[in-house]
Amino acid sequence: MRDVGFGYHAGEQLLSGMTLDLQPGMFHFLTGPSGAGKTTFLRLCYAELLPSAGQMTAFGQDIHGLSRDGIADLRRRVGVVHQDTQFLDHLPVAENVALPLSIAGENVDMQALRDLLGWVQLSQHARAMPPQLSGGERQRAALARAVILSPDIVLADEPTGNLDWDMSMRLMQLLIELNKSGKTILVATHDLNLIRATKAQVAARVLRIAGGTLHLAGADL
Ligand SMILES: Nc1ncnc2c1ncn2[C@@H]1O[C@H](COP(=O)(O)OP(=O)(O)OP(=O)(O)O)[C@@H](O)[C@H]1O
Repeated sequence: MRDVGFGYHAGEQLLSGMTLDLQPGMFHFLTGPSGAGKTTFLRLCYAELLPSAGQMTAFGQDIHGLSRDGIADLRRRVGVVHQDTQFLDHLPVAENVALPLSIAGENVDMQALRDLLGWVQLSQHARAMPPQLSGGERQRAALARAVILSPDIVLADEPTGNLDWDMSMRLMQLLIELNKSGKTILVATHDLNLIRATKAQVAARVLRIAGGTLHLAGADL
């Protein structure tokens, strides 16, 4: 993005002058005070919102010039773990996780789905309904759903928000594994301890939104 700005209301800029290249294969954190615009920034990254100023390209293409198919393709390449995990409560966990495949009109490879549920340690809960899951299990199911289409980039919005430390680190471990397998990761969090603990294991770039714009945070975090 080059000099990108965005406002929810005409004439008002919530974010402005944001310039960033998300580095392929890199682990990124996005931090900043509550209400600073972290979720808004992530929504810009998967083209749920379009910038009101500046230039934004994704996978070499200008976001503004993308057709509906182009936007669909972009969203396929970007897996998102939303702040509110948003499951369909009447469908079992396995079907919720597989939903992006069904929406994309693709067949579900049952073995691959089992493997994915095993990876997030939810094999025992495949037939459970989402309301029966703990907070940590919900976040791991949301992560499985975010990666089922094998995206290049994974965005996670406060994925450890309601989790205790052990559960938070367990989730971060999965994100670190994804990063080591080559995926670009961007995690929004206000938890500086989580950032420090992760940086002890993987090289990570820390971005900060404050004062309505994006900064590269100091190396001392
Ligand atoms: N759909 C919307 N319409 C209008 N204003 C909005 C909308 N969504 C968010 N905002 C406002 O934009 C600002 C930034 O919100 P955002 O959710 O991006 O912040 P955040 O940094 O993710 O906050 P938190 O850490 O509390 O989740 C807030 O003042 C919020 O009230």
